[in-house]
Amino acid sequence: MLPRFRHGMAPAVRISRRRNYATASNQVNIVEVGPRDGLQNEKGVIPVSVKAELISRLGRAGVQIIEAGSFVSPKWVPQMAGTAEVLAKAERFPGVRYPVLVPNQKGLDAVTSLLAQNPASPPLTDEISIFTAATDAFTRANLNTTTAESLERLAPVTRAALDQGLRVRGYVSVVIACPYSGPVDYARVRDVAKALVDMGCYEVSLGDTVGMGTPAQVSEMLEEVKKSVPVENLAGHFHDTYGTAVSNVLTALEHGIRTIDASIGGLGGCPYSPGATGNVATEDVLYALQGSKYHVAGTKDGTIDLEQMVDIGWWISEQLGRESTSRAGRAIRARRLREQQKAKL
Ligand SMILES: CC(C)(COP(=O)([O-])OP(=O)([O-])OC[C@H]1O[C@@H](n2cnc3c(N)ncnc32)[C@H](O)[C@@H]1OP(=O)([O-])[O-])[C@@H](O)C(=O)NCCC(=O)NCCSC(=O)C[C@@](C)(O)CC(=O)[O-]
Repeated sequence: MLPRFRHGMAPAVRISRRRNYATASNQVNIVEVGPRDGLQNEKGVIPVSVKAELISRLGRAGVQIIEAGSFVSPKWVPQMAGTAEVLAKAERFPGVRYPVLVPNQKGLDAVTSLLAQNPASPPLTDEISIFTAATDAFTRANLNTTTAESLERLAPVTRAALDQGLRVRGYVSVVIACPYSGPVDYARVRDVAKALVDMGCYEVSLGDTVGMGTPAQVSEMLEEVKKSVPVENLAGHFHDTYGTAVSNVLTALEHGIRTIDASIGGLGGCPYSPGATGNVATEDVLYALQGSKYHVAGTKDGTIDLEQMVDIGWWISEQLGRESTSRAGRAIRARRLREQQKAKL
């Protein structure tokens, strides 16, 4: 049995904090997770200046929600150790939000003290993301506890965050398959997602952490979750290990989901999901939605600039000593090179 929560806030406050950002019916919000999910699994040390520059460039390209890092144990995820410095150093843009991942009270305390030390307006961050998983095996690997215990631990953290005016987003990992225990029971995904919403999360991001979900599986999973959680409170988070991530994004949109997590250059992966590749590349989502009934929201002329994102994808990949894995990013760059060569002739 998973615990049930009531966060007991005054209705007026609850409505504003639970606000979902997809206002127009076909407006799609991108949560850019590159600086967090994208970089957390990197082996080499990435300087704070590079992480901050990545966030600044994403802001310049029109990205309006940038997950900036994590306040987790540096023993568990060393790459996220400098998040406070990164947040303080990154260039900030009006209307852009910078959520950070928090696993426990210690993580929230770190956010609270960062905000107290940097009384900027707007604040360095106004949102935390908490996370758990649909299986005990994955939750043990990622949080050193069971799913039910993680929810028990996260409830007071969420209450404390809401009480200090922070928004709280939730993640459920391994919504299709678990690297440790195999196929996942979608009723369990539904119950964990509902527990997070009942706790006070304004949105729950459903993670195909392993990246092996097919559109048919994603569809079946969403049908189950929607029985208990309104689709306005759901987001999609698809890794691209088997090349189905863009299709899964489109499937989620057809189900009414309007917030999609994506990672610049297709960076990333959870350190506790062996063999999984990065998130769906933000460039690939932007390209796939061009000319469709969906409009991607952003701060650059109302959207996100695909050409600029392609440059950022290549820039950060080069910083990491590799090439961008975004299919659209590679194709657009190859097209540009062909055009440059033609212009020289
Ligand atoms: C939750 C714990 C800490 C439990 O880990 P634990 O070892 O049970 O915790 P503990 O309370 O015994 O603490 C161990 C040490 O960590 C310290 N510590 C404890 N908490 C913090 C903190 N917040 N910030 C900094 N330090 C902390 C604590 O002070 C102590 O230090 P020591 O006394 O040994 O020197 C650990 O399991 C952890 O940090 N896990 C995070 C793992 C993680 O970040 N995973 C990746 C993110 S999730 C993800 O990628 C999936 C997602 C969201 O993208 C969606 C998807 O794709 O599915």
